[in-house]
Amino acid sequence: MLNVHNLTGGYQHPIVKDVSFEVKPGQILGILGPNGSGKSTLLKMVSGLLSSSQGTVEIDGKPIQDYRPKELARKMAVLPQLPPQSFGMTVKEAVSLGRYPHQQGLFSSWKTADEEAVMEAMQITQVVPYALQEITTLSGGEQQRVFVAQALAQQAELLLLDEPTNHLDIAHQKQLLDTLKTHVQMHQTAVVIVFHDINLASLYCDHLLLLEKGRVSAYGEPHQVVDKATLEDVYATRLDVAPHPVEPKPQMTLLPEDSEAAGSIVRAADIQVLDDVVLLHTERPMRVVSSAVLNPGFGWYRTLVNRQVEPTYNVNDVASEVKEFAVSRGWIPTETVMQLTAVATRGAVIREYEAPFGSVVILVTAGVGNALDVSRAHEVQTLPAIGTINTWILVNGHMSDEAFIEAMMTATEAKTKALAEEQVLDCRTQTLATGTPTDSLVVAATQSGEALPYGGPITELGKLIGKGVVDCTRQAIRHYRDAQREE
Ligand SMILES: Nc1ncnc2c1ncn2[C@@H]1O[C@H](COP(=O)(O)OP(=O)(O)OP(=O)(O)O)[C@@H](O)[C@H]1O
Repeated sequence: MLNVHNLTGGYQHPIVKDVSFEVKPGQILGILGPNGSGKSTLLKMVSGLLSSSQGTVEIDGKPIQDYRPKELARKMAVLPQLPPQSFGMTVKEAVSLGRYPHQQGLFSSWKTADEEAVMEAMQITQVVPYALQEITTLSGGEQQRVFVAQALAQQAELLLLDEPTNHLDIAHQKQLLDTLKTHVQMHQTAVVIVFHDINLASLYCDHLLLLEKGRVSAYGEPHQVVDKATLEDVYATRLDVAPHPVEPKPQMTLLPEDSEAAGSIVRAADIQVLDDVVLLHTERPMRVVSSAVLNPGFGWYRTLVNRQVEPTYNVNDVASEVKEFAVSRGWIPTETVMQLTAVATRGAVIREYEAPFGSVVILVTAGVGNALDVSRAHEVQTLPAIGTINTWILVNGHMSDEAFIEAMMTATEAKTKALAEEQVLDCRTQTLATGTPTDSLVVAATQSGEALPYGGPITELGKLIGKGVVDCTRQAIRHYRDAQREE
């Protein structure tokens, strides 16, 4: 639909240099780049507002300079970075201006189709309530939506939008881009949008073009452009790129310069063993990955809790119950990771292991009344007893994502080894148990000190986890068995 080849041009000096891209019907291209990199200049050249010194801009295979002005306006709608002031005009009148390319004489041939296009555009941008209000009485964000509506009302096959989400709050940014995306797919419109927000662009665009000093630095699908090294280079700032939690689109996060600040060291003595909880509070949040009931997955937390509940604990909404419990104890739920166990917290085994990189603290509470051979779990319909092995691995070091995941694998292998050493059997099959059906693991790191890229048994960290988890789990199983014998 839109083909741009080797476009060069600008003002007294060339600003845009040798830029090529294409946009097919139904696709959105996002243009990104630092301030002054030439995004708006490129959009002006594509729209024909600025002429180029070299290269071509073609719409449907025809150079834009070969289109008559009104014919071009029917093909292409433009939202400039600074829309013209519209003093004395109502919202509906301003949006109706978008129908100008479809009129024979000025407003003399207003048809049902024009009215419908204006109404649809006002609905998409949610400006219907202001239809009869004067534009200048609206807020900046509301005015911006009116100008987007004007461009949409034009019902052109190509939409060029310069920062359409400027001034909009997050809900209106999302609403505008969601509806724009649907509109674009329904009408097979080709769209070029200048963005400052890299994450919004990554979420909503099919392709991205990153400009650096007027030249193309990267061009492709979002995962090809939203790349740590590329963005750090072009924007000259520290940042990181991670996957969006729901969509397969990369998202960028800025890294403040003091993010490497030293954290305090976690010691075994910092863990409090109380009657119903094992508890650790840290001054600085730790990076945690866990299968806990409160705040599982990756996150940053200052309170770790292994909470003892009655063996009959059975609530419908565990997520709400554990949050309420946290609040009742004065812990902030968004800063707390909580595991549950029916095993006595007083039986917790806590040990500290020193290593050249720092140290690791390991905590285990174990109940094996419900021990299970995972290879025979498919044969079991009901769980005859409550029993859980909860493990904490607290690392004084700076772990990578890979190290966290390898640490979880190492800890799981070590737990299974401990059960074998203690000859724990699956009471249903009488085969060696590998765990219980509800085991839970927390790996937490201070993220200060030495970098720990890996956590497998070949590393110092993995070796400590292997030894520590076997030792602590065996001891915790013995505590559990002793307590059972006493009962
Ligand atoms: N009318 C003009 N006359 C001369 N130079 C201009 C004019 N408009 C822009 N420029 C220059 O062109 C360069 C690129 O500007 P442009 O507005 O295209 O950048 P941009 O990437 O859109 O920036 P921003 O992110 O700040 O909106 C800048 O150095 C700017 O000073």
